[in-house]
Amino acid sequence: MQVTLRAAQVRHLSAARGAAPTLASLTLALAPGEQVAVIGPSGAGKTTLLHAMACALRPSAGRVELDGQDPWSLGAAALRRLRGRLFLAPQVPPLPPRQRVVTAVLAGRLPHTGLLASLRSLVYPVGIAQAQAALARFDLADKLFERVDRLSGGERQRVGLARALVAEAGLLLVDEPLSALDPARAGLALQSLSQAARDRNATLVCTMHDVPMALRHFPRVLALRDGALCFDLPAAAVTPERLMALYDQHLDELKGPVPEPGMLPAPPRTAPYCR
Ligand SMILES: Nc1ncnc2c1ncn2[C@@H]1O[C@H](COP(=O)(O)OP(=O)(O)OP(=O)(O)O)[C@@H](O)[C@H]1O
Repeated sequence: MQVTLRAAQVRHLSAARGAAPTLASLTLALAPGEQVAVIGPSGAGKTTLLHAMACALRPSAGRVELDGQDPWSLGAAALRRLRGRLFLAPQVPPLPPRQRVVTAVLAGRLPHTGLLASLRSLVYPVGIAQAQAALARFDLADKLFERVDRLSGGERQRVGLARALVAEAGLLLVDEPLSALDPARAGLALQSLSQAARDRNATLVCTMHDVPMALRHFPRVLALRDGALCFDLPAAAVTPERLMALYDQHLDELKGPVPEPGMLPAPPRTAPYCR
């Protein structure tokens, strides 16, 4: 799916009156099948950007377009169909307690399933082999019939990611997929997501706190700070200097080796910080 932002500005409904917009006039374009990491310090607007792309937050100015369509100009049924073509994986997957893993994974297909078939699948899951294959990609095949409330945090997170693999979506929006995973599982999870997206030519956008991992696994990196796009570069062009400027007062959030601050010019205090 093609994703285009044209000077898109997003304000949260519950934001304080007069507060600056969370996303300030973002312009960018993602081609179908592109794989992109979104990095930036905490509070930069990464999750908000995913929600805007997922048609969960309406821009207060500018436009977000999916495959050339402005979702907010569509009628309710067309908007529902468009939302059914994308998959948003939140940081903490909403898994009802007592639900079986197989049911939780197959819930990823619900937007493409009729109401009756959806209800029936709660009792008689259809597509068990597909769920098992998706779980195997996250080293969880043995948990197929386990209850989700008996899983560890990392296992629950991987169940949420396995959902993305069964969703028939052309746009996968994944919010910080690695927060509860150890390094080996994190690498496996990104490879699986990336391969699944490639297999169906889906566009993949992941917010990432682990910057070295983002640079290793994604060809293109969007960097946000204070709701603005600091840079949009091929991973190979992201230098330690750019990362230092991006994270500036938040260097503790930047994992991996960082150059000595004294070796680099101090970044300017006013926007644009990072260009
Ligand atoms: N529901 C909301 N209502 C009002 N303000 C919000 C809401 N959600 C987020 N914000 C604000 O928007 C800004 C960006 O939040 P967002 O969650 O997009 O950042 P982030 O880069 O994903 O952060 P993190 O890395 O900590 O997850 C923050 O200042 C936050 O306080």
